[in-house]
Amino acid sequence: MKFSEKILKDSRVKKYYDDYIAHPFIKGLGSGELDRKRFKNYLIQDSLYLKEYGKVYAHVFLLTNDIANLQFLHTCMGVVVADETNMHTQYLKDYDLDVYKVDHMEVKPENRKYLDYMLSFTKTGDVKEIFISALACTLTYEYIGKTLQENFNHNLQDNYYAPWINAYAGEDFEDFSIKSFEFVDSICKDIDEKEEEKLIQIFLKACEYEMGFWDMSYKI
Ligand SMILES: Cc1ncc(C[n+]2csc(CCO)c2C)c(N)n1
Repeated sequence: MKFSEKILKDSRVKKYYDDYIAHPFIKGLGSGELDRKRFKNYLIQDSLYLKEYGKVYAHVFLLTNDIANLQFLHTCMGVVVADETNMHTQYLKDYDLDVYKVDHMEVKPENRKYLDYMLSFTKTGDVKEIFISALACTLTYEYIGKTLQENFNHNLQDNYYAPWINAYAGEDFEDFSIKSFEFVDSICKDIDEKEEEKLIQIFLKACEYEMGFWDMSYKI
């Protein structure tokens, strides 16, 4: 079995996925009833998050030598600083904000800790560790987007959060997730069980930080 399949089949990972769908912030995105103040809080913290998150991919870029993977990592950085950031820019307008105004705002501790966790692996210089620490971000959002689209499809047209949901549930994002998996399988093809478990632990820790991010966003 490919390592990427092992990650998705892991019962500890599935538990996190179930817990995200039950989270009040995520339920509120699906129903459209999430308080806009909480969403604004999320948008600000997430815009700050994206700036640093992009640097995690940049580190992997620096450590990569073959052209196919360099092209993929270039795409990764583009997805963060262009696609994701543009979606935030659209929503930020509703709060009379833009990414430049947000740039100097305070990064909350839960956000900072998650970023520092991912960035800590850039110091070890192990491409597998760095990339796996960033992978929960992509995979959990794909799962959340798709599940919300399935569960709330009947009334998404009137939902303020539909652009958010549709972005992560869409084909472009699915394609990006598949490419992320292919990259993981290419860098992890020769690892033993011990290393697999070490990397799954990193993935799980990032899942925990993702949960912390939802809690932080909900709590204002
Ligand atoms: C806290 C937090 N976690 C995950 C994402 C989702 N996300 C950020 S960049 C990117 C694309 C490349 O991985 C995705 C899916 C987010 N916005 N904020």
